[in-house]
Amino acid sequence: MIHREVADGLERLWNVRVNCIWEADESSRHGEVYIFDHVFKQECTNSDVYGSVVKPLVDSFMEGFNATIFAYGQTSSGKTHTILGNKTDPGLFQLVSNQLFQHVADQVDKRYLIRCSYIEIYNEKINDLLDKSNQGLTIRRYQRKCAA
Ligand SMILES: Nc1ncnc2c1ncn2[C@@H]1O[C@H](COP(=O)(O)OP(=O)(O)OP(=O)(O)O)[C@@H](O)[C@H]1O
Repeated sequence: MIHREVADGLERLWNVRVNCIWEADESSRHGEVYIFDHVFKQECTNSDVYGSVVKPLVDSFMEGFNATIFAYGQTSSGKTHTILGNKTDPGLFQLVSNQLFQHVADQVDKRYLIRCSYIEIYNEKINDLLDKSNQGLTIRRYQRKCAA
């Protein structure tokens, strides 16, 4: 399936496969194929992103490995959408929290201490967002549920 991109009035058509993209228009593509770990088509949801690349990371995190998930990209590229999401398409923040706290709830013979911080680097400034967003409230609600 070919995907359409319009930027600065220019239309570009892209072929998208599991881990690569290349321009459909032979005359403008100069043979480049861009290869990534994974490429998500525009109809993919945050849940698709989570299932393919994030859930396995959280699984290994729960086994003691370090893991990092971060969104990086130009303005309006979808970082906030991917990390925070919305009611109909919850973001990675919500999906990872669900998995993390479900794991804790399933381990009846173990005690966990979970500390959470939530920062954004924007225009080279670090913003602590935990107390300023609904997502922070979500985390605190989970903490209360687990403590009960
Ligand atoms: N995968 C997606 N599906 C549907 N809408 C999306 C998707 N990604 C981004 N959008 C929409 O595109 C717009 C810009 O996305 P978003 O605010 O997430 O970008 P951003 O990278 O966080 O931008 P900024 O750096 O300016 O904060 C928003 O209206 C968002 O809802």
